[in-house]
This record gives sequence, structure tokens and C-alpha cells, in this order.
Amino acid sequence: MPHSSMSDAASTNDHALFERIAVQLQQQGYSIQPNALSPVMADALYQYQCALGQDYFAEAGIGRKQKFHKNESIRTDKVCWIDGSSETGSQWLNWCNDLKTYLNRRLFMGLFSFESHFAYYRPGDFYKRHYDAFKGASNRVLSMVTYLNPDWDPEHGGELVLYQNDEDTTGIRVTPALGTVVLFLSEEFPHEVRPACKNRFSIAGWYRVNTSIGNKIDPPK
Ligand SMILES: O=C(O)CCC(=O)C(=O)O
Ligand SMILES: [Fe+2]
Repeated sequence: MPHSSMSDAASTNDHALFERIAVQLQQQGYSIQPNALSPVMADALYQYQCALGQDYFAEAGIGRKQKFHKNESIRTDKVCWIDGSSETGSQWLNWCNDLKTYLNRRLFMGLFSFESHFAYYRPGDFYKRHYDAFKGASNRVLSMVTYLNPDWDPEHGGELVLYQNDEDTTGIRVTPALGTVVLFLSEEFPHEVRPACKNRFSIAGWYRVNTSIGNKIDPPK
């Protein structure tokens, strides 16, 4: 039997996935990938988020960590930022970093850093139509959303609706099923989260470019 370790197999799968993402980002500016996460990674992230407990989740705001405004008319979800202090958190960040390296090599995107948080939408919670970044006003360039909901049926609601531009009122609807990953250019695609009839878990993340000027360090860290 040929020798093949778990990690070799995983990285071959990831390589094919990263290539599909790159092609779609180049052709259409977004990519929707059901079952993008390995079942092991999807389950670890799901378990991790479930174990976090309510206390870890804070009311979400608008803007980056530093410029934070609470705004309940636009969004009602709760979030918890992910760092590398846990095994699962660091595996997640490594995977996101591998994707960053791949996209930089393949598309010359110049992605510099990545930040992400778990998000928890209770039944009825929503995030109204918005852009993740405004042209020239932010260094977030690529948005990524990963869903952590086993057994999600379309009738549970909670879709992401991704619009092609300001005029688009139809959009593309994405069911937030476990393991689905969506990426889109942050300045190009308005989008919204529709209310669901049950708890909806996800990870929202953003790849950023480096816009440091002089001695102002941006992104921080
Ligand atoms: O959870 C989603 O489907 C999208 C979340 C989102 O748009 C955001 O956090 O900016
Ligand atoms: Fe968003």
C-alpha cells in the first residue's frame, strides 16, 4: 500500500480547493464552496464554538476592533475574535494563512494579514445589506465566511445573500451549511444575512493589505 499520511492527503485536497477558489475569484470576484472544510476541521470548529459559551460572545459592532460602534439597526449578531491560543484556533489560522499564501502566489493579491471571529446569530437575528469595505477607506480586501451549522435545511432561513452590485436586488443565496466557505472581494459585493428560525453559527474573516505609512503601523500586531 503506498504510504500517504493524513496531512499529505489534506494538503492535496486543499490545493485543489485553493485552485478552484483562485479561478473563481479571478473570473467573477467571488467563490462559493460547499464542503470546503475537511469534516475533521469543520467538526473541531463547530465543537469549539459550541464550547465557548455565551460569556465569550460580545454584541457585534460596525467597523474594526479599534473603531467600534454598536449598531442594532444594522446587525444583531454576537461575535468572538479567534486567536491562536487554542489548538483549533491555531489550526484554523494556519489554514487561512495557507490560502493567503496560495492566492498571493497565484493572483498577486498582496494579502498581508487576516482577522476572523466566530459569529452567533440567534433566531431572528440579521445583518442588513452592507459592504465590508468602502473603496479607499479600508484595508480589508477579501472577505471570507465559513458556516458551522450541521443539518441546516433551506427552510431554516439564515441565508447569506450576495449581490453583484448596488443595482442587484436578487442576489445569490447561500445556505449556511457546515463546511461551506464563501469568499468575495470586500469592496465589490454588498451582502446581507437573512433571519433564521434557529441558532446560526459562522466564522467571518477578512484578509487585509498593508497600508502602513511612516511610523503608523497598520494593521496593528
Ligand atoms: O454570516 C454571514 O453570512 C455574513 C456575515 C457578514 O456579512 C459580516 O460579518 O460582515
Ligand atoms: Fe459582511
